[in-house]
Amino acid sequence: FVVQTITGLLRNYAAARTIGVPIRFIPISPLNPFWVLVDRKALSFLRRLPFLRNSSFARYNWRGWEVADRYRSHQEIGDLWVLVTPFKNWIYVNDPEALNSIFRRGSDFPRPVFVNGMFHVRTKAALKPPSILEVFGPNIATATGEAWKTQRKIALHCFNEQNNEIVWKEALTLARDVLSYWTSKPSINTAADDLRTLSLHVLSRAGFGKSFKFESQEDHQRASGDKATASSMNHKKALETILENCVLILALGTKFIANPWLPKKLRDVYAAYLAFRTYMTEIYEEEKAAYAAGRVTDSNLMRSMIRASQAEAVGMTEAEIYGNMFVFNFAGHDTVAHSFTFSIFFLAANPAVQDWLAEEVTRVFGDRPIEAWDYRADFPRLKRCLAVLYETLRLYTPVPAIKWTADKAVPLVVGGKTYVLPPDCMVAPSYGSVQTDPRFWGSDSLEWKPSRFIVKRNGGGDDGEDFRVPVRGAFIGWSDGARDCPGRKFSQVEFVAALAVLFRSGWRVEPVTKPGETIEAARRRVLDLIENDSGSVLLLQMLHPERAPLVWKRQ
Ligand code: HEM
Repeated sequence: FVVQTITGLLRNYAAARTIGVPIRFIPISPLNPFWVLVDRKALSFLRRLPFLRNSSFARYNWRGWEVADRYRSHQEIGDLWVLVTPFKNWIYVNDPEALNSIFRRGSDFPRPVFVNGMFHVRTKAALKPPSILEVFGPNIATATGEAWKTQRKIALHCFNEQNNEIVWKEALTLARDVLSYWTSKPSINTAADDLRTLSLHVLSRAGFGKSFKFESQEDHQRASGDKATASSMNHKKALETILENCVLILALGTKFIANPWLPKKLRDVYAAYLAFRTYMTEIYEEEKAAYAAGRVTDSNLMRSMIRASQAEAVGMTEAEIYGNMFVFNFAGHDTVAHSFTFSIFFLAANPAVQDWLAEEVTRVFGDRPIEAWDYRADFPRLKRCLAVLYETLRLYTPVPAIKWTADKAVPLVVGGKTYVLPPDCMVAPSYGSVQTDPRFWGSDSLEWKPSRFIVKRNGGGDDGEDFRVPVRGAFIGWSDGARDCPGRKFSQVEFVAALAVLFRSGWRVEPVTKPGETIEAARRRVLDLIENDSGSVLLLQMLHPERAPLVWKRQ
């Protein structure tokens, strides 16, 4: 291990030097799965040693340092620098034009598909993704080359306006139920779980055409005592179980969880896997028959994907359709839920922003009942609601968009100078930095301030306000270019619809104060919780939102 580390560092240092930019070293690869498990704890101890306190090891050798560091390293070192590690070189870029170029040049900077969330697997042939992400079949997130192109084309066709309309309607209904549950309680410490349920149920409706009524955590726990088998489990429970246990399935693989001697929880997950696969097969056969008979069906993602695959000369295979449905659910579940949780806590700490938001919701909907809210007419007018999502993603992007130089050296212009990046380097656009750099966001760049995304207009429009589109490359919350997030609009519609419902009828959210604590101090405590108790699990998230219970009060 030691020999491998030293030779790796020397090899990578030699490559890094050819770029001609500042270099920092860390002795343990950020892709080392064992280190990932202990890094924070180990470093909190090691930082006490005087000779390590100010070292690159203490500063950069833990998962999530980018978020804590924000733009500071770039300010100190420059817009381009290299972190040499024993496995790969990580090139950090903080120049919007250069970032834009990286995202546009998909073949020069492909996605390193061998990195998947926290399951960083080092494969011999680096290009081959770990098959565990393909639990239900090959998919857009792990595919490369022609296979990816075909899947991507069909996927984009499915994330269409008809589907967004479904997302809108479902999010409105679910958010109304969530609000009525939250406002029936003297305080809630389940906001994150409830928002996860909301996101999961929207996916179920827009993905598969199945609506579920919102269930609080109490209802959920009551229901989960029942014994599950593949034949007794309905698709609702199966989908819930799978999405809630994605990480477990990815980590252990379906072959392993098929073992009958495993604990009940794992047997239930396997039963869910079987039930869900059977369910997808049924829809597949049904939709194929509907297509052949010329019958029009619902525009949910699964049905659209089957239809598009039938219509295209080169469509997706059955396995690819199942694989993609799984990945859409996987990619669209916690991303939205975590962003929503951050937003609700930011709002609880910022009452003025809630008033500002409610003003827009009242202006757009007046007294119209939720049933009359119209996606096509109303969604584009909810710019402040959208600004809340952008502002949250700016500071707390759940997924970093990491690229790679693969097998060739590639030129990159940064600040007017051309650098040649060696092969096999990770190119981390350092989302924590470009999205907070005061040069692009002003001196208050570290503050959560959604109004920065709104620009006043002279005349025109119903409200004299426009959404301020960020400088290209300075905001990469949904990534950009060929391999950006196909669920961008889906997530925007879901978030905006739900947020509008929460603030439509005079309700405001605030932290529950502790004995002797003022409300101002409680708000500061919430901001502190966001800043100091967030971290990367699979995605970047608030680690213990339940530690700050919230209360909804009518104004
Ligand atoms: C706030 C919510 C969301 C955020 C911040 C987000 C962010 C991202 C980012 C940054 C990527 C690129 C990752 C990379 O380059 O490695 C990505 C890819 C992807 N996202 Fe999202 N996403 C969100 C919601 C969704 C939703 C709702 C869906 C589907 C329903 C979805 C489906 C996907 C898929 C399938 C990919 C892979 C695309 C490809 O490889 O071509 N995302 N997302």
